[in-house]
Amino acid sequence: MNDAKARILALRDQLETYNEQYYVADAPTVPDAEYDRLMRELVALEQAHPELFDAASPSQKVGGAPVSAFPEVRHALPMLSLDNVFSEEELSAFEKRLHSRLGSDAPIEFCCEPKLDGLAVSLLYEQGRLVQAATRGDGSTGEGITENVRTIKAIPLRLRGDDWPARLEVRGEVFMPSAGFEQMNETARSRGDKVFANPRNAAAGSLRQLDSRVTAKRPLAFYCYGVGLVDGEPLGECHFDILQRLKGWGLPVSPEVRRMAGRAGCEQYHDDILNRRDQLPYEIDGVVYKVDELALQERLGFVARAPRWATAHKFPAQEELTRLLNVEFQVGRTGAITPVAKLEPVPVAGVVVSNATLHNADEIARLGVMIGDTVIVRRAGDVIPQVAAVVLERRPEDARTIEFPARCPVCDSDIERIEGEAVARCTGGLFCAAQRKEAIKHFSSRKALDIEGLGTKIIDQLVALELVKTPADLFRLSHQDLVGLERMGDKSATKLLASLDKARTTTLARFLYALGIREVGEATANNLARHFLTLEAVIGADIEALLAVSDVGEIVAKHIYYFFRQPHNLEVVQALVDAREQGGCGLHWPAMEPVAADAQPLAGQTFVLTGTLTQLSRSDVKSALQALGAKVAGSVSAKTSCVVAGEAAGSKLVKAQELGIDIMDEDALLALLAEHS
Ligand SMILES: NC(=O)c1ccc[n+]([C@@H]2O[C@H](COP(=O)([O-])OP(=O)(O)OC[C@H]3O[C@@H](n4cnc5c(N)ncnc54)[C@H](O)[C@@H]3O)[C@@H](O)[C@H]2O)c1
Ligand SMILES: [Zn+2]
Repeated sequence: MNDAKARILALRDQLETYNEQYYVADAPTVPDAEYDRLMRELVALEQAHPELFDAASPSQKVGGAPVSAFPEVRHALPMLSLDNVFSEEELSAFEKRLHSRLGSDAPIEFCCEPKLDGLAVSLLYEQGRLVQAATRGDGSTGEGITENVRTIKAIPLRLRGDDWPARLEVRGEVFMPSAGFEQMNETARSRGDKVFANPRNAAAGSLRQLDSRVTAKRPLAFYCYGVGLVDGEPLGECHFDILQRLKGWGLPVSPEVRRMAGRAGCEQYHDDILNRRDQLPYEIDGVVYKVDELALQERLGFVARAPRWATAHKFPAQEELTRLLNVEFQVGRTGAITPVAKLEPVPVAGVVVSNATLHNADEIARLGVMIGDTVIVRRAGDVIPQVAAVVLERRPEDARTIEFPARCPVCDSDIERIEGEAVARCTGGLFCAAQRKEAIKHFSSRKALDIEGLGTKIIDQLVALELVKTPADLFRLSHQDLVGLERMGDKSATKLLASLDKARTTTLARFLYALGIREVGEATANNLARHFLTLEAVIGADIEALLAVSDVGEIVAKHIYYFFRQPHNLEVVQALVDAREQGGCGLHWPAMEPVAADAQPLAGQTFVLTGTLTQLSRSDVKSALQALGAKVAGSVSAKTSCVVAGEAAGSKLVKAQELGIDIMDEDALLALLAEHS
């Protein structure tokens, strides 16, 4: 057997396997670009060796065999594929072939359409009603998926008007718009369910469901791009006009369809759509040019798997194969640790990609990816490139497991991953260089230390010039440091120093809030201060002690606990509160008195707030009740002492009535608060 023959047989075999995975299982293992390369190689070899022709070669066939779970539907006219061109030269050759077959150089009009990336369906309307829907299948026999298609809102069950033929077969593409796809995957990811690799697979997988209730929940859309068998008179003389008639009957047609003249017109259309590719609400893998006049289409005819009168002009692929060289861990501005794939550079959709996100540890586990693997990288729209899948059959022997670090690569603090949360985070918020800017902005914000005159632009400069690395450095700034900054005159520098000085006198609650511990908002900071009275006590508290504070749950307790276990955070806190004579920043606050029992008249009681309060904000009421020793809970139970029902109170009020719990309106609440003030 010679080399060419061996290669042809190997390619046919390989492509057959890929077809099965793609068309039958809706689960391709290689990107389309790889499939297309192999197919082109096969076609070229078969052309060079006509003696090896085989009608059963994948190059001669359409799609894949229909699955027996669905009823068979025979297509009255075969549903074919499309030939494709990848460059201007190939487009020019396509036009030349048309001219020579038609025996004329007269310019040809084309109907230009986006090439939607979904799957082809045939819709049969009888007397204007949808009676049958089928997939393309192998081109001559498809799968009956009528019930599923009925759930797609874009597809009319009845046609508008009355001038439609008694029997009309419409063809078009079912696809999943990008937003719906991203959202569906996001939900699946958060539940640990299966994630689809791309919108095409998602559309195919959703449509070929045995239970149409599943299909109904999927965000599928549809555009039609042609007709099959039609009773009676043809619907028009040109393809473009036929699409307009379909539109008139309520069938969706892409608003991007245009009639253009000659190759130049096609190129113009191609460039325009390619420029806008990322802004379109759905994915396309190219554009399609169809000879517009039906009489010319008929003269041109078909080859085995595609019409001669149309071609797809493919766009640069959005998925490519490359190798995962390494994984680095990036620390975001709020401490989130993101694994970033370092890839062998590869062009994807027109841009060389060498980094891609791996999201988080769950995603790495879901992909089962290892360093050294061949992976499919996907770059679509404005979304950052992602590793979509691993080509397991190409895993090298020396592939390495990806180790998630235990310490922050930037500041060496512990990495914390709270149960039930996908994201791992650096706990060195006060010190970590990656989180510096955010930490300082939060520290100086109004509800924290309220440092007037320290705006975002100034913080950016202070951080960039490394004048400030932690909040403690703010208090070490000199007049000279400040006047060197952009937009900072002598006067504003003096003012800023004065407001820094003023900020030295604060409260324990504000100070705790200013530290920027995850999920410790104003209310929690208040509760911590009131409960522990001193900073030392908060720092020393273990998880159990923290859980005793009102409104502090397991997760918040852990965030606080880990925060104060990081030596670097503690260094900064210490520097902030050390006396100035000892080189510290000298932050201080009035000592807190333990609240006497009689100052807590509501101790031991649990309140629930429901409905709209008109005179006080919910958070003010909450703080006021807490100050009197009450707990404020989110739901009504037998343990609830009293429900405060504002306007339009709903189910919580009903429940309180059922349980016979005391109910108080807003006026009564105000009276209660006034009594104890
Ligand atoms: N990754 C894999 O393993 C794998 C396997 C098989 C096929 N594939 C991909 O599928 C392609 C071949 O599939 P194909 O035979 O469906 O051909 P195709 O997708 O290249 O073109 C034909 C199809 O385009 C669609 N289409 C979208 N817009 C259209 C429009 N305006 N007018 C007409 N048709 C339109 C129709 O569904 C039609 O059936 C390959 O090029 C490859 O990219 C990939
Ligand atoms: Zn860090």
